[in-house]
Amino acid sequence: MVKKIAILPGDGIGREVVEGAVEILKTIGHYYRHEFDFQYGLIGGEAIDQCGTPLPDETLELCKQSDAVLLGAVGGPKWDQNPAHLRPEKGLLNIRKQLDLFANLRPIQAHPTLQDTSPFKGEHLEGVDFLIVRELTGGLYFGKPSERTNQNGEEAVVDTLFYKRKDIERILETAFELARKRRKKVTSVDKANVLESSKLWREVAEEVAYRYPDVELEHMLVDNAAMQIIHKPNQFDVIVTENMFGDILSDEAAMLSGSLGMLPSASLSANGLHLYEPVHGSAPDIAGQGLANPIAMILSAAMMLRYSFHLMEEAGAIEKAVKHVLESGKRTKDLTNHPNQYVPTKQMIEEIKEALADDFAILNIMDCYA
Ligand SMILES: NC(=O)c1ccc[n+]([C@@H]2O[C@H](COP(=O)([O-])OP(=O)(O)OC[C@H]3O[C@@H](n4cnc5c(N)ncnc54)[C@H](O)[C@@H]3O)[C@@H](O)[C@H]2O)c1
Ligand SMILES: CC(C)[C@H](C(=O)O)[C@@H](O)C(=O)O
Ligand SMILES: [Mg+2]
Repeated sequence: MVKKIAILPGDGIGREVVEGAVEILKTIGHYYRHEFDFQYGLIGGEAIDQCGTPLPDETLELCKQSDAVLLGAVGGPKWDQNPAHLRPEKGLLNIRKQLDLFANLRPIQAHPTLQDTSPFKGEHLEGVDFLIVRELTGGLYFGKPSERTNQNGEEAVVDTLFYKRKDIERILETAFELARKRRKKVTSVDKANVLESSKLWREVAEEVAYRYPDVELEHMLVDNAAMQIIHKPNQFDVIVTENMFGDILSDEAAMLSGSLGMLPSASLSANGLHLYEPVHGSAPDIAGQGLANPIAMILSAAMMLRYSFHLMEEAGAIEKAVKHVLESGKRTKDLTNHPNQYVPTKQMIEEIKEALADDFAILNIMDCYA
């Protein structure tokens, strides 16, 4: 059956890395005989320029009629001074809300071969393999509309951190389900010593944990969690947390994997239509120069094969090809400290395609002798 994939490249390096993911998916389709139908849509700054809105109705419709969505990144200095409703990031927040993509999975794995650019070395990275489960459709990002006011002649602002109990419950359940398939430990990260929302979060975490007696629950305050991720990263299995804490902690944790350009993500809904995007943004500082690392986007495509299409072997083949290329010493600029020893984005994509072809050929030979 044809699998319909909505492709939303967005802005900056989003466009460069999305092309990499599409190339890799075409290669997978070729070897494993799957038909992928790629339909392109506008989002972010480009959509503002062409349609006057960061999330056109046609894009939303395209996504709803697809089996999965791949998104590059949005944003850039060109639109930084726009009013809030005409910011590229608004398109991203809207698509998450409209498709009810409440569970954002951000897997953190250390690659011992990538120590060049990581501040962490050797045994510090051993066994580092955890999953950040970030709530994605609530919290400060979606509270009452932000407000600039005037209090007794002084400029003032309000942002509101808002959660309903059922929204906290469903993200915690998701985390416990995922932990059950992993090492059975959930670290719930909050700021319960200050925030009312975190107090409710903690209560709900305890209630949900009661239903998962085989999974260990620990609570950790977010400031301590930020330190522990650096101090002893292999203590974590599943970290579950609210929207903004998850945003910040995942960029921090990205450095355990060598670069922000390595970190993929899956944004899951309850209705089966999921979106996949790298954790990084549009990186205006390197856009258009062939310096973007396409691996986060390509690994996001692998997550799509796994979570949306249940193509486990194919997803594994992509992850293995990426590993082989890294082991062979090929690096994009973010992954090396040697100023002249790196490959441009397009070549990295070619290397991964070649590694896929090689691995597939070996599999075929083994099949012949089986
Ligand atoms: N999901 C998204 O679309 C998303 C996520 C984060 C930021 N943004 C937007 O992107 C714009 C830039 O934000 P920022 O600079 O704070 O964050 P960013 O993630 O775009 O970049 C942060 C730093 O990491 C580097 N980097 C990021 N991805 C890389 C990759 N694949 N390969 C190599 N280096 C990479 C960049 O060059 C930059 O130095 C802003 O408009 C922001 O709102 C969008
Ligand atoms: C661009 C921004 C709104 C977004 C977020 O904070 O969710 C980004 O940082 C991310 O991590 O996807
Ligand atoms: Mg972020």
